Amino acid sequence: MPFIVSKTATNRRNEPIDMNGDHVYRASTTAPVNIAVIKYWGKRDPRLNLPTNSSLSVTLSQSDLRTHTTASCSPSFSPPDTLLLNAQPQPLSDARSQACLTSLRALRSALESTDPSLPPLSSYPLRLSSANNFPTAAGLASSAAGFAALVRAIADLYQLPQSPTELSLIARQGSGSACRSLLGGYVAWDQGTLLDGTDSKARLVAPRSHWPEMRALILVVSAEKKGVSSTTGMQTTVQTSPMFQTRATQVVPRAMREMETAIAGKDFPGFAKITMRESNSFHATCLDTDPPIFYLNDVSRAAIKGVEAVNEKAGRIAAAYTFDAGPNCVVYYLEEDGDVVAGAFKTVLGEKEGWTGEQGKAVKGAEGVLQGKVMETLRDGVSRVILTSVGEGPISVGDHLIDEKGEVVV
Ligand SMILES: Nc1ncnc2c1ncn2[C@@H]1O[C@H](COP(=O)(O)OP(=O)(O)OP(=O)(O)O)[C@@H](O)[C@H]1O
Ligand SMILES: C[C@@](O)(CCOP(=O)(O)OP(=O)(O)O)CC(=O)O
Repeated sequence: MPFIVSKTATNRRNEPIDMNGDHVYRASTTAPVNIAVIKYWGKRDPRLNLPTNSSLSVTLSQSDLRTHTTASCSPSFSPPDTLLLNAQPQPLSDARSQACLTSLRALRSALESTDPSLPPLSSYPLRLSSANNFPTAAGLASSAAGFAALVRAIADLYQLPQSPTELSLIARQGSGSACRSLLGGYVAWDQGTLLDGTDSKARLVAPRSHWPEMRALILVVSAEKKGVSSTTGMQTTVQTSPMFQTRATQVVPRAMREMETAIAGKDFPGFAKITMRESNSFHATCLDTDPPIFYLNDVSRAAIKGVEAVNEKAGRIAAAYTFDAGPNCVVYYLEEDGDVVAGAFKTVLGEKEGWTGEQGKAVKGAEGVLQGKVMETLRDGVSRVILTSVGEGPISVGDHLIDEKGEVVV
């Protein structure tokens, strides 16, 4: 089951409105980050957020990285709808947020028209509050977790019967990669062929339980807001990169097939080879864009060399690197290789934040794997590490960021 239904009294169906009519309805969720191993890069329809290729990601554990969102509504709230992100007002008037809110309201309104005893929540202003426990807009997929949480929390508030896959159609309109964060484990986003985008949605490739040993070590190179946003970058690539067509029509479809086979067979070397090749193909396409887009920097390249050194020392492929639209490196490996992979990085980066939790303490250092320039560049350029693993999809929680009076809890 992808999420647990909250048992809070404010989140039950057919709940009567208070006598004074100012009841505050609330629902809260946490949602995960996902890091793609087959990258989404290119839109065939920017308005509906339809991609030029399918993609596939690993959902990461919410024990380490998560967005927590509370959705509330009340007849006592004044319009317009509002969102606080990390306690700062965040616009909701943009087309993407509006697409999500309009779709969710339409589904609630359809429910209300079939059952007049339901309170007319679709007509009440929404008050949303959200918190990311990691840097926003710094290449750590905050938009994915953020829109997944927003959609899931409002769907719970509205008691919508739609499945996570159906809700992924809505989250996709907020941010493409968000559609994959509606599900846990190993998740594909099928590009679809229909013009209205109704077949462009998330699909479960395998649940977390199929291959729970997958681990991720994130080397946070820069927690700064990035230069070229994914949205702008991918549009420039579609318009100007001569390599782009081949990637979208040949390279990625083959990688998708191979990746699904690797995941089904729990074939880590296969998974790792495709992951690294795919990341390189995506960044090559960025470099092939006019003007070129550079997401990787010297520290990213040192991380690639570091992963190569780990694999050479192991005499097999024990680790895979991948980079999104930024310099941060995500290293995938299996639990059994924790000392071989994370240990090599811990020896060099042991002083950085991120090793003090139970997972970090359990890693034994591996001396001498990373040396010379690679070691120095990583030491200078990595600000912190995050140790995490494959995880579950959104979880409904009873811990609200908005109190029963509609006030934001700080
Ligand atoms: N918790 C949230 N709730 C709603 N919207 C959010 C939330 N977190 C982030 N966002 C939205 O996502 C935007 C950041 O998206 P952006 O793609 O620039 O960065 P990122 O997702 O962190 O990086 P990347 O997509 O490269 O991994 C924020 O400016 C905000 O609009
Ligand atoms: C490199 C990527 O992380 C790009 C993510 O792009 P976004 O989902 O952030 O883009 P928009 O749909 O414009 O919001 C690859 C991926 O996650 O698949």
